[in-house]
Amino acid sequence: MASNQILTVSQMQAAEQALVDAGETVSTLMERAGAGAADWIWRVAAGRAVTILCGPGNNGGDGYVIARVLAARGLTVRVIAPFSPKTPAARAAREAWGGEPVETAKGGVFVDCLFGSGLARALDQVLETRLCELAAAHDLCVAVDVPSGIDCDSGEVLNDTLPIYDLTIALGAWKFAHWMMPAMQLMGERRLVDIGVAFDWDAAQLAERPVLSPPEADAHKYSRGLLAVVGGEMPGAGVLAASAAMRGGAGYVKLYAGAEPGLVPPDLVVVHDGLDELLADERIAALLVGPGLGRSEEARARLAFVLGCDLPTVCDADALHLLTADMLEGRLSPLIVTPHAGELDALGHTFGSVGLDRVEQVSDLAEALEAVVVAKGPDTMLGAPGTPVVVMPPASAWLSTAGTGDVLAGLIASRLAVGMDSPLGIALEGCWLHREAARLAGPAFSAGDLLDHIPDAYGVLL
Ligand SMILES: NC(=O)C1=CN([C@@H]2O[C@H](COP(=O)(O)OP(=O)(O)OC[C@H]3O[C@@H](n4cnc5c(N)ncnc54)[C@H](O)[C@@H]3O)[C@@H](O)[C@H]2O)[C@H](O)CC1
Ligand SMILES: [K+]
Repeated sequence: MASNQILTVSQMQAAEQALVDAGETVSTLMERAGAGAADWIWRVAAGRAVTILCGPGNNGGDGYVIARVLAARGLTVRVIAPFSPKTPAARAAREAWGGEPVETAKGGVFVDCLFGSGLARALDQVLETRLCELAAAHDLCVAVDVPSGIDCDSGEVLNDTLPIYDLTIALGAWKFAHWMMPAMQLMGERRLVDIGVAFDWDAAQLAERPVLSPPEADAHKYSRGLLAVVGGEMPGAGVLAASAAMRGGAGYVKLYAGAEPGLVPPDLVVVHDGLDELLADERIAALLVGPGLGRSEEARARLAFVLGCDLPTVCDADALHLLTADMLEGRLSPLIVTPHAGELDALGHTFGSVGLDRVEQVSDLAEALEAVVVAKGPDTMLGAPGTPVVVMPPASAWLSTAGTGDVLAGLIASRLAVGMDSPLGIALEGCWLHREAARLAGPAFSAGDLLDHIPDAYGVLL
C-alpha cells in the first residue's frame, strides 16, 4: 500500500534494489509505475490526445509504457523522443510500444517523462525551450514522478524557466521536492502511484491529519491544561498568541504582559507583575515565551528564568534569537521551538548547524537542542531527536501575513498544555489546527481573523 513516506533519491534507489533482490525486475517496476501513471492520465485526458516527451533514462521508459497503455485504450498518443533510450528497461519499453516518435505536437495533454530522479544537472537551453514550448502548446500538463529540471532531494529548481504542471504523479514514494519550496510550486495536484516500495523507518514522512479529542465529561479548566504565556515589550503579539491558545484546547490561559497590552479579550486573564509568583503555580502545564518578548537584556533574563522553570515550553520569535545552550542545561521537560527561516538561521548560528540543507538543519537542531523544531513556512518541516523529519502538506498562502506565527505558537503551546501526545505529535496538532483555520478563513484574512476559525478547525480534527 502506498504510504506517506518521503524518500531521498538514494533511499529510493535502495528501495528499488530491495524489490529487485526480492525477485522483481526494473521492467516489472516500470510496468507498474507506467500503468499507474497511465490510469491518472487517462482520467484527466478525458478522450483528448496525449503527447509524451521521453528522456533517455527510466523516466523516459515510464513514458513508453504510458504510451502503449493509453494507445491500447484508444487514445491518440504522440511520443517525442529527443534521446534514444539508454537503459535496458527503457529500451524494452520502447520496443514494446513499437510506434514511431514525432517531431512535435500540440493540443490535448502534455506528459513530461524527460527526466525523473536521475536528473544530474540543469536542462540545457535547447531542452528547456522545447519543454516549455510543448507545455505551452497543450491544454493540460502532467509530470511523471517529478517535473524535469528540479532537484528531488533539496527541492531546488535548476532552470530559470520551467512549466507549471496541472498534475504530478509521484512514482513509488514521495520525494522531498514534491513538498518543498521552491519546486513544490510547479507540481499542481499531486498523486502517488504505489509500485510496492516497502515502508522505511528511516524515511521522512508527509504529516497525516491528527485526530483530537473533546474534553472529558468531568473536565475542568485545570484538567484541560493551564498555559502561561510570557510576553514582553510588544504586548500585542502575546495577546494574539494567548487568544489562539484559548481556542486550541487548553482550559485556562494566563498572559504575563511585560507592558500594558491595551485592549484584551475579557476572557483572557492578564497578569502584570509577579512573574515568579505566576510561574510558581504548580497547576501550570505549559509555557509559551517569545512573541513580543523583545531582545533586551531584560528579555534575555526573562527567557532564562522561564526556561529554568523546567516546564514543557514553546519558544518562538525573539526567544529564538536570545536562546543559548546554557539556558537549556539540566532541563528535562519537553521543548518546542517554532522558527521561521530567519530564526532557523539564527538558531543554526548559535547551535552550530550551518552549511546544511534544510532537512539536515532541522534534524541537526532537533538533536542539538533536544527539542522539537517546527521550521515554519510554506513548506513547514518538523524535526525531533532520533526521528526522521515530518513535512506538513502546504497550507493557505494567505498565511503570509504578520501575526500568524504568534497564532501558531499559541496553538502549539495550547496543545502542549493539553499534553495528550508526544512533543512531536503535539507540534503537529498545532500545525494542523493552524492549517485548517487558514483554509476555513478563505482569502485575505488577518492574524486576528484567523482566531475566529480555530473552533471550526478544531471541529474538523475531532
Ligand atoms: N525508482 C524506482 O523504483 C523506479 C523508477 N522508475 C523511473 O525511473 C526514474 C529514474 O530513472 P533514471 O534512469 O535513474 O533517471 P532519469 O530517467 O531521470 O534520467 C537519467 C538519464 O538522464 C541523463 N541526464 C541527467 N540529467 C540530464 C540533463 N540535465 N541533461 C541531459 N541528460 C541528463 C543521465 O545521464 C541518465 O542517462 C524515476 O524518476 C522513475 O520515473 C521506473 O519507473 C522504475 C521504478
Ligand atoms: K518527469
